[in-house]
Amino acid sequence: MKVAVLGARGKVGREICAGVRAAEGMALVAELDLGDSLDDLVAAGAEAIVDFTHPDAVMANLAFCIEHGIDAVVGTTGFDEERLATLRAQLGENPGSGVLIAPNFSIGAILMMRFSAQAARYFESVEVIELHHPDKADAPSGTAGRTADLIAAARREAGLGAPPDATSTGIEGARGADVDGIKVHSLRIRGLVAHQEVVLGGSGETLTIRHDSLDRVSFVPGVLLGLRRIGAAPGLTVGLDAFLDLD
Ligand SMILES: NC(=O)C1=CN([C@@H]2O[C@H](COP(=O)(O)OP(=O)(O)OC[C@H]3O[C@@H](n4cnc5c(N)ncnc54)[C@H](OP(=O)(O)O)[C@@H]3O)[C@@H](O)[C@H]2O)C=CC1
Ligand SMILES: O=C(O)C1=N[C@H](C(=O)O)C[C@H](O)C1
Repeated sequence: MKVAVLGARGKVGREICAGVRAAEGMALVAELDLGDSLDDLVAAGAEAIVDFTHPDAVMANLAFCIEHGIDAVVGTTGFDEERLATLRAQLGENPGSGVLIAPNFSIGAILMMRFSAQAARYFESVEVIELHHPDKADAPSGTAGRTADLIAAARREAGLGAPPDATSTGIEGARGADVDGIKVHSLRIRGLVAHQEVVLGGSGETLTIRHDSLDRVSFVPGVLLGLRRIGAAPGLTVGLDAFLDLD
């Protein structure tokens, strides 16, 4: 499989390039970064791309790939329902491509999200704390947004209302961001990579579910799995769970 990496000089892109070079059955045919032309993908004969660029850049990259029948495995964050709808429409007009959007490619983070959704129905309180390096462009993280959505859906299904919170006065922002009714707190700390805690609480007990990406190599196996599976998955896939046998 001929693979190109977009964002190849970035923190994650560098690790993905190394992973693709070492992977059996894959050839790294192009390494693009800011300022390079997307036409290089066609010239290199890329069959699939991996995108770890920037939320402001990724939609144009994907429009080009979909138009040219190139599959895409996307780690870049910033996908809301409006962006996903745009991609579905573009893929509907060009059914030759597959696009996988995954807010987190590490297996530990995927399990952390799943365990959090499983636990959510049993606890009155729940909040999400995500901790990242201070060079991160977006807050809250894509992973935290997805976790909050999954927890909110599980609580709705279980008939739970809003988590209890008597706060009526104080400094704006002190209680974090509201994502689908779930509080999310974003820390930006030099020395960290990517970490998240989900803190749940009920009568006389708490449960904390924590995941730590200590090194960006944690994202590589998931991306390689996505590349191996995307050719047989036309259209839009959200979350690497779709390609994992977790049940
Ligand atoms: N899904 C997942 O598992 C993970 C997702 N991410 C996400 O991936 C994205 C990248 O993260 P990270 O590697 O830390 O960021 P970096 O800033 O280290 O890397 C991004 C790279 O992309 C380059 N770039 C920017 N715009 C373009 C463009 N239009 N075309 C090609 N290259 C471009 C940047 O260049 P320059 O520096 O010159 O601007 C930079 O080299 C973020 O959205 C992050 O949240 C990160 C880790 C895991
Ligand atoms: O920017 C990062 O570093 C990360 N971004 C992704 C996110 O926003 O969830 C995945 C991981 O948390 C690392």
